[in-house]
Amino acid sequence: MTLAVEARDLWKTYAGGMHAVKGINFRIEPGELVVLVGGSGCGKTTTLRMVAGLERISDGQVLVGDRVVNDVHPSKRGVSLVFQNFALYPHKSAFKNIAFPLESAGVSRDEIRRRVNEVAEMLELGAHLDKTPDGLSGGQQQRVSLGRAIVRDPDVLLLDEPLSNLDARLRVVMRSELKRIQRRVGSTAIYVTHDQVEAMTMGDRIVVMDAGQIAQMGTPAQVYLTPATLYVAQTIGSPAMNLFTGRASVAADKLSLSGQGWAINISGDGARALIARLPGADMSITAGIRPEDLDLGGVGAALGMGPCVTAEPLGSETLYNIDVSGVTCRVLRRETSVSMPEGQTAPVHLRSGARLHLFGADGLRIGGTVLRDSIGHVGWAPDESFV
Ligand SMILES: Nc1ncnc2c1ncn2[C@@H]1O[C@H](COP(=O)(O)OP(=O)(O)OP(=O)(O)O)[C@@H](O)[C@H]1O
Repeated sequence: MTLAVEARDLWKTYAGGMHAVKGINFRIEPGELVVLVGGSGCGKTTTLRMVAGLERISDGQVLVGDRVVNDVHPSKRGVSLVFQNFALYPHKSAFKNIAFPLESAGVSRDEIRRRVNEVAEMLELGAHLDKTPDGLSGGQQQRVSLGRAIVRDPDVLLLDEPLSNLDARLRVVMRSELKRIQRRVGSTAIYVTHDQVEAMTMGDRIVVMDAGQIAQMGTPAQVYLTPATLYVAQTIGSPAMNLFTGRASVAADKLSLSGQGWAINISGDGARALIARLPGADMSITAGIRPEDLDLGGVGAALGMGPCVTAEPLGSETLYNIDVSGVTCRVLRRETSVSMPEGQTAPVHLRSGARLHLFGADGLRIGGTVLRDSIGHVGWAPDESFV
């Protein structure tokens, strides 16, 4: 059976009064894979452990299906956990490791054999069932650990940084494999990671946590295109979004944004939509623009200029770091032949289709606008995609 998981005003206060989780609410739909992401210490693991029943809930409720499980023993919640360090029994074979939860539950030998073989086939471990963990590769060990978690058909699969001990290549392979297996098993899954690429690629939805609270919950596209706070803007996306601090001032139906060494003038529908959301005619703001929305030169709106500090070839793209009056501005260009030498002064422009994100002094999103650049004419349209 596939069940929803809910947190209702969930709190965790550790001894000494440290609030690790501060009244969070979420609902994860049956069969959905939701990723909890955020910086170190933001409360991801604590949240997961409260759902698992490994950490006492200080206040609020956890529901699996329509049952409040606060006082239900971990083994009776229908949840299975996969940790980052695999935690396999070193002297047991892969078969015995996967079979362990079934043996503990008193399942018959024939049934154990049938279930383990079924899971091993799904995880492509059939040829390795007799080996002990030291004879298995990292990816195979992780699959055994996953096999142990899914062999009892859990309603809910909880994964705490399950790929962090694997090398870069294997992580990429296991990302899609894990998602495929979760889909096939049909469990509702909560996946904890600090890796935003994992969050973006694996999550049906993402929960971005910040200091024990939920900064934003949404699809990867929603979180990427309309970050709700500065923290989300900085956490999701690689290379990270450029943030320029300065002031916004309104004159008639035009909006001028400017700070040290940079300025953007916004007019048209995009300006009107933003002005309607601004609390005043002159205020401190932060403007955010993703590196792929910027270019060196070009016909789009100019932002500022400065010397190219470093050029980092990333393969199909090059990341340029331009020093705009002391602020490093990241520009991502998809080019192989034309390159900007380090030290040369470069003008930074917004590309056609660039999204400008505006945040208030409180760090909350005010709104966004999209640059529509048709030959010789720069226009701004409201960015209402997900707002
Ligand atoms: N047993 C504990 N006693 C006291 N404080 C704790 C305990 N466990 C965690 N914390 C604190 O609670 C906060 C949240 O910790 P948690 O492990 O949930 O964060 P996290 O987001 O998973 O971080 P990381 O990515 O570093 O694992 C941190 O400040 C941490 O120091």
